[in-house]
Parts: sequence; C-alpha cells; structure tokens
Amino acid sequence: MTDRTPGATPPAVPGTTPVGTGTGRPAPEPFGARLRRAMDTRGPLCVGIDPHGSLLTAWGLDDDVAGLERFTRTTVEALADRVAVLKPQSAFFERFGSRGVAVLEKAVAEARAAGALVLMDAKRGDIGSTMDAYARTYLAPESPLFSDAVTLSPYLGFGSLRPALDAAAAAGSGVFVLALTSNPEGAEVQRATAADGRSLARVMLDHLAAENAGATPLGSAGAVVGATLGDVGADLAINGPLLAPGIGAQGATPADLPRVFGAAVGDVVPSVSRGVLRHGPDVSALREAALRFADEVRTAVAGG
Ligand SMILES: O=C(O)c1cc(=O)[nH]c(=O)n1[C@@H]1O[C@H](COP(=O)(O)O)[C@@H](O)[C@H]1O
Repeated sequence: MTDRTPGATPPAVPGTTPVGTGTGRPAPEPFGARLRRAMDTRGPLCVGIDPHGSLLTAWGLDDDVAGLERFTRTTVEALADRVAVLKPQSAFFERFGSRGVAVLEKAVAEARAAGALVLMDAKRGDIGSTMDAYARTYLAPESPLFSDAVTLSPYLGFGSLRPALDAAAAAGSGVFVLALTSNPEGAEVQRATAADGRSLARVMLDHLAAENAGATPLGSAGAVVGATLGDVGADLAINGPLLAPGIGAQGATPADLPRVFGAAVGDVVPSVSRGVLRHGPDVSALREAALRFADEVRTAVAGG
C-alpha cells in the first residue's frame, strides 16, 4: 500500500525515471559541503544578477538582448571569481525569449567555470510530474541550465517538490525553498496556520530540517528567509543554508542579520542584487561594492 503519511516519499511519477539516478558514477560532493567551503573561503555573500531595464539604461546600455548580454558578461567577469554565490534571476532573461535564455545559459557556464556557485532564481513549483520537468531543466547535469542550486516555491505542497529534491541530491546540487519571503505580502500565506497549528512557514522549515538531518557540514536543502523581516520569532536552524534576500534596495543591511536569524546566523547566505549592480558598469566599482557587503556580513556574523 502506498504510504500517505506526511513527509513520506511519494511514488515515482509514472512513466518517468528520477533524474540523475542509475548512472553508476560516484556520488558528487553535496551542494551543502561545497557551499560551506565557498562561504569560508570567499565570504558568505550571494550577488543577484537582476538585469532590470532601468539598470541597463543606467549602465548606458540599450534595454535589448545586446544590452542584456553586455550587462551579464560584465557582472560575471567582475564577480564570479570572488563571490561565493551568483544568483541570476531567470525572469529578467526570459523576458527576451529564447535569445535571453541563451544569455542565461552562457552566464551559468561561465560563472561556474570561474568558481562561483550558481543559484538559479526561478522560484519553480508545480505538481510532481511537471516538477520532474523543472528538475530536468535546472538539476540534471546534461541540461544547458544546470545549476548548483535553484529556488523553489512549496505552495503546491512540500511533497510536490520531491522530484527536484531527489534530482538535486543525485547531482550534488541544492534547493532553496521559500519559507518567509522578504516582501510584505508574503505573510498572508506564509504565516497562515496549518491544520496542525503550525504556521505554513514553520511547516516548510520543519520539512527542510528533516531533509537535512544528519548532513555535515551543512545540508543541501536551504530555506529563503528575508533579511527584511526583523525578529521572525522562529527557530531557523534547519542544518541547511538560509538565503537572506532583501539587503540593499529593499532596505535591510548586514547588521540586521543577527536579529533575524539568531543562533542560525552562521548558516546565512545574504543576497543583494541592485545594491551591488547599481555600481556598474565599472568592474572595479562592482567588485568593491561586493567586497564591502561581504566585509559587513563577516562583521555582523562575528557579532561585531
Ligand atoms: O528567492 C529570492 O531570491 C528572493 C526571495 C525573497 O523573499 N525576496 C527576494 O527579493 N528574492 C529575490 O532577490 C532579489 C532581490 O533583489 P534586490 O532587491 O535588487 O536586492 C530579486 O531577484 C528577488 O526576486
């Protein structure tokens, strides 16, 4: 009989083979271990690549595919050999159709080759059979968009993400699941109460903690928790990474991190997009801005 208990592994999607299984190759190093090393050596910072039309214009570029290509190439060149994580926001590339996605593919490959971990910000979430296709897009090593990690939305039920969780584990990649997002509208859903009395965010955090149980030095199933939220009154220790967007343009600063994350602050990957990108197109200015954020984060995490 099929196990229907919450958190049980759902049956395989009919007609599909789970992504990345049965290759006979040795298991790749898990994302959590790779991320911990990158955070230790490069500093715990994620810079988002968000090519807003207004930023392209501010950089003196046209808001077209050529501008997108130039903006992306400059950002990768400036940062991929020094920041721990680069997070391209897929929407800003998709808006140009297939030519924009081609720019994204190239950026992913070049950023990874330069040593950055690439977190694809796609915020995907769907029924399991479609989730399997998303897993093949971002988490299958043979895909042109294969990334070190991907952002996922769990609001079709955490269990619907299973194909992506399994594909990530098989590929040595990671996931970041939306728990408490940085935008004020998120509370309506994420702080709503589930049937058992927990908030929906708590339910997601508990699922992630279960995914990461026993992993060392850090699990590969991360949560997204906005740096903008103040004291969230929740234990955020999930033995996995905590992506903290909202620094810079949305008003949060690295100094806010200890208040939001408490004892889990050492597992936080703060994320900033416009706060760094607005310093372009000068490569040195982009680097200096990222370095400043990374230094401020280190100081905040160390309690200074
Ligand atoms: O998953 C994300 O990265 C994310 C989650 C969240 O709760 N809030 C949030 O702002 N983001 C993303 O983080 C980036 C924030 O950009 P800036 O506000 O320019 O730093 C955008 O790409 C958002 O889509």
